[in-house]
Amino acid sequence: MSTPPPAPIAFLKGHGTENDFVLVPDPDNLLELPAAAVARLCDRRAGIGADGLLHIVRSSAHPEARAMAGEAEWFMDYRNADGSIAEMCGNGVRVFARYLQRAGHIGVGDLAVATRGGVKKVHLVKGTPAGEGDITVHMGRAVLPEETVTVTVGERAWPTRNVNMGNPHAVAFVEDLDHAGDLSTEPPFTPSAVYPEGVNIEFVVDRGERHLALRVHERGSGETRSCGTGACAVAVAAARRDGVDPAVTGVPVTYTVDLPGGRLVMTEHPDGEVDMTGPAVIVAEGHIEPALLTRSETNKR
Ligand SMILES: N[C@@H](CCC[C@H](N)C(=O)O)C(=O)O
Repeated sequence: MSTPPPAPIAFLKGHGTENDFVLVPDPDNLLELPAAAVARLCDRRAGIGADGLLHIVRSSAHPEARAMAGEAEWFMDYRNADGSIAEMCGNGVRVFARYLQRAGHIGVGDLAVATRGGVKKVHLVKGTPAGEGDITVHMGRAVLPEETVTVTVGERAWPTRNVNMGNPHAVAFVEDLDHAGDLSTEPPFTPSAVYPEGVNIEFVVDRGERHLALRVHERGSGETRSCGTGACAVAVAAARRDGVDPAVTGVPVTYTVDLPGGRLVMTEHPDGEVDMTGPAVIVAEGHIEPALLTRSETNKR
């Protein structure tokens, strides 16, 4: 009797301001998802294609999230397109919540999601399960480390303001977004020892009062069309630059940030909490051939 072939694995595809993700629901954490398998799934030619992968697991079933299970039923096990692990993904959390709503695990209202960057509270307004209605994520407090780095593109160099939103960001205010050049590879930064594991780098211009635009190189994914934690980092950096740090003024401040893939709105409160609001859409669902997760051979020459 021959062994039946392994069952296909369900996936969905979604995006938040065109930061796109493969979603893999695996409530009991039964799937093996090594970095190479994630990179194959995120490959835009040989796989499904995405900036990152959202492995959707019950917190109680994942060793990195078990301690948060009392607070948050679901864990966002986030991976970058190259298979590396990241602590947080702002656009990913909204898409993750949209999936839970679509799958009937939650309704409208508030939800807590466990991430490697801590538990994030998410607020869903009434909308369609596929994607209407913005989602607000309480992203927590930014940490602003003392050290800065200098980012270089060609002849130009900018000192950055470093902001940690659970994951690391280096924010450079520039005159023109074209000055960021080709962001498919990480622009060099010094001293490199500040970020031995790499950093997300945002290039930012002003568009008006409390209105910014950015391009981003994401650690582990290259240039993406949006980065939620990046937009939060940029809003926090701009509030210090503009002298409207809410911890000092006692007044919340809101920045609108335009990204190549859409718009996000961030409010920082006097207690340091940052809220991010934006869309989240599910666009497709299907099945992964199990061989894609285990295949090791390549016919590339
Ligand atoms: N696109 C994300 C950030 C994903 C993680 C990042 N590349 C990292 O390695 O820290 C977002 O929307 O925040």
